[in-house]
Amino acid sequence: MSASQADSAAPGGPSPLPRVHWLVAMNRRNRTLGFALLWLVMAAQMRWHAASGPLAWTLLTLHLLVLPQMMYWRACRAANPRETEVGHMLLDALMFGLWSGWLGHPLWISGLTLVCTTVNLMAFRGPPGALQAGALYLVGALATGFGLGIEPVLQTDRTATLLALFTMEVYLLGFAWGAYQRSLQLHRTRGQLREREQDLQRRLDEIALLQVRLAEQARRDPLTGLHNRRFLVEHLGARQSGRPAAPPLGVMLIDIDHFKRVNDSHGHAAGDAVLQAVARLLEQRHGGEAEVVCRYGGEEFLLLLPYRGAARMRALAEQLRVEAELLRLPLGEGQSLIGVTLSIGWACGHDEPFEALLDRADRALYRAKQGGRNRVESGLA
Ligand SMILES: Nc1nc2c(ncn2[C@@H]2O[C@H](COP(=O)(O)OP(=O)(O)OP(=O)(O)O)[C@@H](O)[C@H]2O)c(=O)[nH]1
Repeated sequence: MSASQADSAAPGGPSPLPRVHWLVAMNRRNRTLGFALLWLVMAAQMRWHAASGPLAWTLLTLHLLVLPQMMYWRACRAANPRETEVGHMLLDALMFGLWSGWLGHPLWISGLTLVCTTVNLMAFRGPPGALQAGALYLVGALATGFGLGIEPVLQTDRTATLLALFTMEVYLLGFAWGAYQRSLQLHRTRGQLREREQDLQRRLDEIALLQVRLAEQARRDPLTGLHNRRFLVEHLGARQSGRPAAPPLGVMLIDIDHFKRVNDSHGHAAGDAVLQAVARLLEQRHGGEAEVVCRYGGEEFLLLLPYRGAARMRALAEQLRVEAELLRLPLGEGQSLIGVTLSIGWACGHDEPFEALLDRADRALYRAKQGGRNRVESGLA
């Protein structure tokens, strides 16, 4: 179990393990391998260094082999692992500056450590990061140089040089590998995002279509498929909007005669079939663009027609009445046929609001019923 996993284990039961920040994981890998190689590079150089005693060897080992693990442990627990790691990288720069100065600035070792630390910071903080790392490196290098009075030797041991070159190659390959992995991951993530976006768009389109269908359904009578009263109200509102006067209009109210008897004698299903047949007839005759056929109540229908004059309105109503009278609806296999009659009241006008026309048509319908049914009556103004 890693340090971070151990840290996350809640008392009394398992809890989801927090993921180690990718930068922390990458730095641990790079430091563990890179610093081990650097230990070899430094050790090769220190063999000839006059001041190399047990303390120097211990410090070198602690810095390059132990400190990377402590940094990882600390970064895993940090509230902001990325910033903590950047801090660690800056510390790396200072420490390598100190080592470089203490060793007398051997060129290959100084170059290697300076390049690695500044490139690291450049990748995570841009030019300011690289400048910071370079400055800290310089501070370390000068502090040991001037502080301890160490003369710059500049020469690098041959083995140390070869190891430094090898370390540089390993470091650069590791860095490039990390960048390659990140770009692959980015590519995959972009692909997934594109797919999700397309999926989302598909769902939005479906929802929009569903909304249109629902809105349409809410304006239709489910039994006959005709428009309902809600549609009529909206239609009249849209028709009237922006107009100072009421548009010329014809209104027809149509009621099936003695419909209750159909239900009572033949059953509710037969009643439904009659309603559907009458609706079909009205739709066939008045389903045009400028006309509205609407189920207005139980067995009552309303037609909204363009103004065509009283004579034409009467003729249209009469035609509907006759055609309905001729309808014969089979009740089922081998059973009798039902016939229906309609009572119709109509009204039309130029500057009259719909409500006034409806009222006249309603009174005309009442007269048609009173007059014996199967009749057409006009609601004269
Ligand atoms: N089958 C069926 N019946 C309906 C529906 N809506 C309303 N009704 C019936 O329609 C009948 C209307 O009856 P009434 O208002 O008495 O009218 P009527 O029998 O047609 O008599 P008049 O209009 O005076 O000729 C009632 O029995 C309602 O139950 C429906 O969707 N399906």
